Amino acid sequence: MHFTSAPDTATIHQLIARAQAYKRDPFPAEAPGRHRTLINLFFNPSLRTRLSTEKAGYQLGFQVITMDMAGGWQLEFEDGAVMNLEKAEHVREAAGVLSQYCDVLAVRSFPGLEDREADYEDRIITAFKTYATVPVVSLESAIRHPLQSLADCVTIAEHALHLRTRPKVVLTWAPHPRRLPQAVANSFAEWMLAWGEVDLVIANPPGFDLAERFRAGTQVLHDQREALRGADFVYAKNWSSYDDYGATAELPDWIVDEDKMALTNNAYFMHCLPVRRNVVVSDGVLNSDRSLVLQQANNRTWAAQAVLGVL
Ligand SMILES: NCCC[C@H](NC(=O)CCC(=O)O)C(=O)O
Ligand SMILES: NC(=O)OP(=O)(O)O
Repeated sequence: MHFTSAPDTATIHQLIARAQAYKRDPFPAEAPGRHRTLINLFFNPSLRTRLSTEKAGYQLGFQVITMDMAGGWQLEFEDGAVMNLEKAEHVREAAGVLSQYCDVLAVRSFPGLEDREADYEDRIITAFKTYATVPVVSLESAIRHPLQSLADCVTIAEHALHLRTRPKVVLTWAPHPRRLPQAVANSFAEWMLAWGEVDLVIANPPGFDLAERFRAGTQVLHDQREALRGADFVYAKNWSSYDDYGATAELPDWIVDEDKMALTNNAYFMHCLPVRRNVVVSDGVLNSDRSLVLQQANNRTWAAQAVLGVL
């Protein structure tokens, strides 16, 4: 059993309930990780995912080993490759070896944002699932970030209790100086839809629609102000274009600021972090008591425990 997308291990309601139980009681008496090893592999930087997953592993009783793959051999992922260039080791051997050292293998690997087909086949996480003989957990793959989305569901559940109607959640594109993956936005849309407890609206500029498979069933608006009207939760995130793959655009007007938040139903503000202040979101919004960014990061630990505890 792997955990790489929304419905992999249990229903979202079950996962949220388990995360909330760990939040109340982080150290289960039965310690599901006892005498087991968790290896975390990072092909890209991380602060939250690395530390919350390590913490979750320790609290469940796992031995935790984290490896920054910048310190390992460069891996080849293509089958049949003639490996006479810089890549020293094939994922077949690497995954096979790692499976003998651990009971759960967690992997972070961002997309290259050059070859859409390769990225959307999610080749790296798929190769680990194919060649590892232990459960594989996504710590953000080319196209999804499921532990983030689970933590986001927990955060919304915790703050939606007072609402009398289904919460309106707006996922809005926001400006950024770099080309970023679509993974966080894809996953967020996927989980909100699968969870079924909120009305999701996606706001993005023309040319930045998410892939059909992730936005299907969701209202997409190209007018940010119209989308934000009456929102209960505003989730900001930049992503590069799917249609003109990996392209970005300079649209500073898409920043989430106090003026935009005034259009909402006194909405909470959410972002997965790290966030560029006064580019993605204004200081005023991020510093306000409606900002949930630290609660989201906190919930990463309980989300990771909910998943690791049953693998
Ligand atoms: N893990 C959460 C987000 C990770 C990544 N963000 C970034 O790379 C931001 C880097 C910067 O701001 O330079 C993303 O968008 O998928
Ligand atoms: N939100 C998140 O995944 O943060 P890191 O990239 O720091 O792990």
